[in-house]
Amino acid sequence: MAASPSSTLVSPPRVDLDGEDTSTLVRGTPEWLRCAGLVRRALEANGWVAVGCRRRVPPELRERMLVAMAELFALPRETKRRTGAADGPYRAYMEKRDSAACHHEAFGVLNAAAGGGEEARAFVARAWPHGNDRFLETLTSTAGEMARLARVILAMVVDGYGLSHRSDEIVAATDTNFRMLRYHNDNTRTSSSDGQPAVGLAAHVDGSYLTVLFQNDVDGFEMRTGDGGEWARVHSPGPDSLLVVAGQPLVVSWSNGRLHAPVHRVAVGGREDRLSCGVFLLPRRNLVVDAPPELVTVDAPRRFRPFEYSDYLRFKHAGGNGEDVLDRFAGI
Ligand SMILES: O=C(O)CCC(=O)C(=O)O
Ligand SMILES: [Fe+2]
Repeated sequence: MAASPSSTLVSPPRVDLDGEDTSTLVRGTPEWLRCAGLVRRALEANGWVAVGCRRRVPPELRERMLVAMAELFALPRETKRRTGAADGPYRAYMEKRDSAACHHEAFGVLNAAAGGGEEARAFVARAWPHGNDRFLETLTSTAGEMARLARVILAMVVDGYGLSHRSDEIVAATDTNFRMLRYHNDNTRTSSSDGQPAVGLAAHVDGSYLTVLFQNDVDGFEMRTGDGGEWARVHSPGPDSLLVVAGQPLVVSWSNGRLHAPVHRVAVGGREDRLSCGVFLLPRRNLVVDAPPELVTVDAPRRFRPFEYSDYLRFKHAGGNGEDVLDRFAGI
């Protein structure tokens, strides 16, 4: 039987990070620790969670970012290609077709909002040589707020394992890649003529510590569930929440295999493009990714050998998008 687009709908568990209690995001308060526990448990169970963060990333800012992205993707192809800096995958512009029916394009800006937004400014200057202040402001605000949030969530995970004394050092040794994606279904159907789902981004696990995402109103994010490898379509967490997905370095280092990095993909049907953007929170390139002694016990022996993050990336980019990449690369 031909594969059909996934009909099962799943919703991520939700943790509200800007509820009534303003101490939610103050390190070490009971509310912080409560949220840290919820985030940790959600990432252990399924590797994903929706976080409510309307105050930090308000719907109005998201809307502006989506409009800005539409403007960026509408630039001529030659211009878009010019936006890529030549030093590695995180700053490249790429176009890719992972199935017959759908292709995607992606831009990456490394540490977009850091140090006064230097990288964002350089990116915008390559895209619009005469400048585009509105785009620049939207990019730095969105990437900056999402990067802050991603670091809050990483600190929560670390604190959630009782390692609060290490979280500042861990969070400081991270970079961010802000990615903007557009998926275009060339057939405007959910599946192509051979019955295969219109996969715009093939099944993969993330190589970040964690990824924080939002999208326009075109759904398409799918999670692989169960042992049989069935796909389930993720119900968009809505304008007040961002989707957080755990990646493999987090599984290794800050949980010693307790967390789960889920396999996911994007499949898009219909006429309208899917736009999404996200912050990929990355260990610094030369960081040694390893489980701390506190998480290695007789009952939970070390699961992975230590490795330099850049070596893992090289291995992954050479063809290891599947779930087994980590075990093949560093499993004990
Ligand atoms: O477009 C999306 O919503 C997901 C993108 C994604 O999974 C990725 O870039 O790793
Ligand atoms: Fe992903």
